[in-house]
Amino acid sequence: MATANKNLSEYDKSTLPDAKDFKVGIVVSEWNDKVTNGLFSGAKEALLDCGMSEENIVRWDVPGSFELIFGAKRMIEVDENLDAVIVIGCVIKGETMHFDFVCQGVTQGIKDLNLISEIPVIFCVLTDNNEQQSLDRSGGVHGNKGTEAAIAALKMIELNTKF
Ligand SMILES: Nc1c(NC[C@H](O)[C@H](O)[C@H](O)CO)[nH]c(=O)[nH]c1=O
Ligand SMILES: CC(=O)[C@@H](O)COP(=O)(O)O
Repeated sequence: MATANKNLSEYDKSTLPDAKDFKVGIVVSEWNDKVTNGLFSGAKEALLDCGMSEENIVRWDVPGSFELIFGAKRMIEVDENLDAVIVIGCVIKGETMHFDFVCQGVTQGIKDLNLISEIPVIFCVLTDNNEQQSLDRSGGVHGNKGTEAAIAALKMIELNTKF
């Protein structure tokens, strides 16, 4: 199902755990910061709506999406009380192949982090053809992928604490 057929901001609180005792780190890329700050707002609002306390939402900023990998790895190393990390970025296609390599690099890097980490690392990185697509997915017509990422984080924390 494409995003066009699913609003990214929709969720059913009754299906989610109470987040009052959870702690989540959010690493935010500064590239396309109008979009990444919109994604962060969506994620934060959803986490607060599900009961998380504001002091348990830790934000770090990094220069670009490629640095999300090291930022998430380092955040996990320095804060053993985190239950999940969300990485937020926005990669928009330009004139060259750099878009392809950044997207692939970040995707593979976050995938690798999930293989070695004890907590889930949620992939909230837009990889769009133009800025309008990014605006549409960070609080626009298609909702907010940051909200979707927060919900995914809560569901994965619940799964991870079952075993
Ligand atoms: N073009 C975009 C970038 N490029 C920068 C890289 O992410 C990285 O910071 C640089 O290569 C230094 O390592 N980053 C984005 O997040 N979005 C873009 O559209
Ligand atoms: C994803 C990028 O790095 C890209 O936006 C940079 O633009 P360009 O390919 O025109 O250098």
